[in-house]
Amino acid sequence: MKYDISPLRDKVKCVLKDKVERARERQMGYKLLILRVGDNKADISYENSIKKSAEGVGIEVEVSTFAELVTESEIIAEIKRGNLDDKIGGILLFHPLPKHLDADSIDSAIDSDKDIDCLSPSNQWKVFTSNGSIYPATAKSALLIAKDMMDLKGKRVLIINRSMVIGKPLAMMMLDENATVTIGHSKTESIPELAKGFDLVVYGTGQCQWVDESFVSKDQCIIDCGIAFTEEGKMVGDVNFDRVVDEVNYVTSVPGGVGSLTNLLLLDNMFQHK
Ligand SMILES: Nc1nc(=O)c2c([nH]1)NC[C@@H]1CN(c3ccc(C(=O)N[C@@H](CCC(=O)O)C(=O)O)cc3)C=[N+]21
Repeated sequence: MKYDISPLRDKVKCVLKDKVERARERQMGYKLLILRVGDNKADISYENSIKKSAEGVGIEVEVSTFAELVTESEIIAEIKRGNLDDKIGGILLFHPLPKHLDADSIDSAIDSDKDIDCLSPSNQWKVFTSNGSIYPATAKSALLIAKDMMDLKGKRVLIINRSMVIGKPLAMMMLDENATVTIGHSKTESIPELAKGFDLVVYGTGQCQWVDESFVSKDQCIIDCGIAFTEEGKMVGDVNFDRVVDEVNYVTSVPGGVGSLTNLLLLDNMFQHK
């Protein structure tokens, strides 16, 4: 059946509103600075939904955009400006970056107190040593949904994504919940047969609706972190939702699933450090 995200989303939104209110009283800076390179569709849809959620809870958003051919030092200069501005409480840099840029040195420039998507090495280190204070928003969204779907203790989880914003941190977070975790990717063989043996499968490749009923088993749950666009420009996930919805325990939709909680959790991370 379809996983209904609205109770969880309402709860997260309610807590967030309260945090914004308290930050306002304490006159703490909580403006969000977004850095976007190029005009990738997934980045832009994330940006738009962040703006909408931010407006709903009274958070101001500033977006700095760069051409695809930007240099590292131009981006780092903008990050440094954000680090020094007391009004700015959080900095989000969209990933992945174009290949010519050294993502590590750019991510490292973000002040760890303003790094709300857990891109800086010190915040990532904390996640990998089970001492996390903030977590990447998409991974956290998937974790909260998973915990709402089941008790993860002892469960077999397959994650088809190996990035530092989803798969790797999510694996660490799920290990902390005592799940048994496997990470797969584009080179993994026989995914349909493999996937059937898991209690939970998290997909996040960004390939258009490639997961159908041949990948699933009856008591399984599926979390779809994929963002792709059809030729008509419609946003879809990795999962062919209509073909699996009646074959599994729970499956999340795109839109209206992981992504619709991600933007709230990203904003929430602004208040997590303090
Ligand atoms: N450092 C980094 N962290 C990310 O988490 C990250 C990123 N870079 N780069 C781009 C992708 C894409 N992404 C989305 C998240 C939410 C929606 C979203 O809010 N979608 C809504 C509605 C969108 C609509 O209907 O237009 C939904 O799924 O219901 C979209 C896309 C995060 N990403």
